[in-house]
Formats: sequence, structure tokens, C-alpha cells
Amino acid sequence: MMKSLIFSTRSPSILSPNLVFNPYNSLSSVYNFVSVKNPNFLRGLRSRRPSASSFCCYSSSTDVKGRCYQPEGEVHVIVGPMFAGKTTTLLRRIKSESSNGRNVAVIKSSKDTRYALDSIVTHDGEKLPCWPLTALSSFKERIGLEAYHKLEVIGIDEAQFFEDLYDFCIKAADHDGKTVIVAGLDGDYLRRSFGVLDIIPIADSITKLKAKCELCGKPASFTLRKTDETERELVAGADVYMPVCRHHYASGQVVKEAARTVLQTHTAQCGSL
Ligand SMILES: Nc1ncnc2c1ncn2[C@@H]1O[C@H](COP(=O)(O)OP(=O)(O)O)[C@@H](O)[C@H]1O
Ligand SMILES: Cc1cn([C@H]2C[C@H](O)[C@@H](COP(=O)(O)O)O2)c(=O)[nH]c1=O
Repeated sequence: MMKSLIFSTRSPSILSPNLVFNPYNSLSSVYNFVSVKNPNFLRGLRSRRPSASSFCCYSSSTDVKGRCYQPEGEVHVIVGPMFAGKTTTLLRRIKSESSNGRNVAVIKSSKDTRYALDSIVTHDGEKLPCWPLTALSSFKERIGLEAYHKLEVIGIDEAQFFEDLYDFCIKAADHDGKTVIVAGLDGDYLRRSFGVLDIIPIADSITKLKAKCELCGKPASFTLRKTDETERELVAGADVYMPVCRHHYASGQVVKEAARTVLQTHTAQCGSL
């Protein structure tokens, strides 16, 4: 069973498998108890000023005086090559939002099976429970409508693998008032746009992180695939990929090309014997 998918860094007292109490919540008691499918659901609304005094709409929240308002959504994007700290940054931002009393949930592409199925895991082993999904469109149904409405921050990791990223972010931020924090690769191993760039026009902030070039130690903005596989999507880690600087990306591609030519010539020669 899926566990701990909406969470807080504070320890909640779980009253029943479906009912969780957040002792840190300072708002009226009506907000303290939330029944959801997930046992680790935790309430906590950050005090936010209502953008309009009293209207109720599809995904409204309620302020301390019980007035309905539509919170303003945001989209924040974290990109960079592999090993740059994208997941680490996402994880910290989510933890910080949670510590500030906001309801958070994290999603990752179910294609990423490298370290764990239902957690986002950094290359250093830090982890956080998440919803592994094939499509973002299924999130609302999976989490349940009530829990979705109460959610304030949604983190998305391995975002390059979601085809419906743009539509989801528009809906979540513009219509449902969620803060969406997206982490993923901006470019593939050929340095071609890898999906996440689609949401730049709807983003409030963009952070491009750098890794460390594995060949010279300089800042690395690109991911070099060490193997000969040519499919775009190839889930793997340091066995297949390495972060490199511009110089070593270019020379790495040249070396790969030369190796391929040598191999092809050799195969052809063997075949003609
Ligand atoms: N070649 C490597 N193999 C394994 N871990 C690495 C390598 N290069 C850097 N790291 C570690 O990975 C961390 C970043 O992990 P993570 O946040 O999961 O990155 P990203 O999500 O951008 O791939 C770095 O702080 C570093 O300690
Ligand atoms: C460059 C590149 C990467 N991938 C895959 C490899 C990994 O499974 C993820 C990226 O993981 P990270 O959290 O950023 O380390 O994406 C791919 O499928 N195709 C590529 O070109």
C-alpha cells in the first residue's frame, strides 16, 4: 500500500489509519482533522491573506475567520544535468514548506525505479515518500478529491518523463491555486529539450543547477551518456551517465563517435573475412 504520500517533517499523531491530527495547527479545530485515504496526511495551513474576501469556488481555502478564498498558485522549476542536486533541492523546499505548516505532496514518474518505487531518493540517499505515477492526470483521483483540495504544495520529481506536465501545472497553479515545484532534466544526453522546458513560459521562477564535471571538476551543465544506447529515455545512474562541462561534453561525444566508427569498421572487416 502507498504510504506517507502527504507528509510533514513534524511528527503527526495518527488517530486512526485515515485520520491524522496536526498538533501544530493553530487554526480553528475544523482544520485539525482531515480524513483521507492516506494515513500520513497532515494538516497545516500557512496563514495566507485571502485574495478576495468571500467567494467560494472549485478549490477554495478558508482563512482564520472562516472566509473562503482562492489562493494564488505558483510554478517553480528546478533544472540541470544529472547529479546537480535537483532532487536534493526539491526535497529541501518541500520539507521547508511542510515545516511552515503547508500541506504538501510529492509525485515522481513511475518510470524512475532506480532507488525506490514510492520515494524520491537523491544520489546521496536522502529520501521522501511520494506518489509514483505514470501520468499526472491521475493524481487527483489517486489522492482523493478532499485531500487534493486541502493540498497547498505539490512537488514533482523526474518531471521530464511526464507528457502531461504542462497541462497539469496550468490546472494546478492557475485554477486550483497550488504551488507546484517541478524538478527535472532540461536536456537529454544529446542536449535536446527534455519536456521540462515546456513549462518555462508558465513558471514564476527557474533555477538551473550545475553538477561537477567528472573529468575536470569544473561546473558541469550537461549529461554525457557513456554507452552506445540511442533511445531517448533510458533510466539509469552513474553506470551510464556522467555530468560534464562544455569542453568535456564536446570531446566526450567525439570520443564516442570515434569509438563507434572503429567498432563498425572492425565488425565490417570481420564480416568480410
Ligand atoms: N557521479 C556521481 N555518482 C553518484 N553521486 C553523485 C555523483 N556526482 C554527484 N553525486 C552526488 O549526488 C548529489 C546530488 O543528488 P541529486 O539531488 O539526486 O541530484 P539530481 O537530482 O540532480 O540528479 C550531489 O550532491 C553529489 O553528492
Ligand atoms: C540524460 C538522460 C537521462 N535520462 C534518465 C536517467 C535518469 O533515470 C533520469 C535522470 O535522473 P536524475 O534524477 O536527474 O539523476 O533520466 C534519460 O532517460 N535520458 C537522458 O537523455
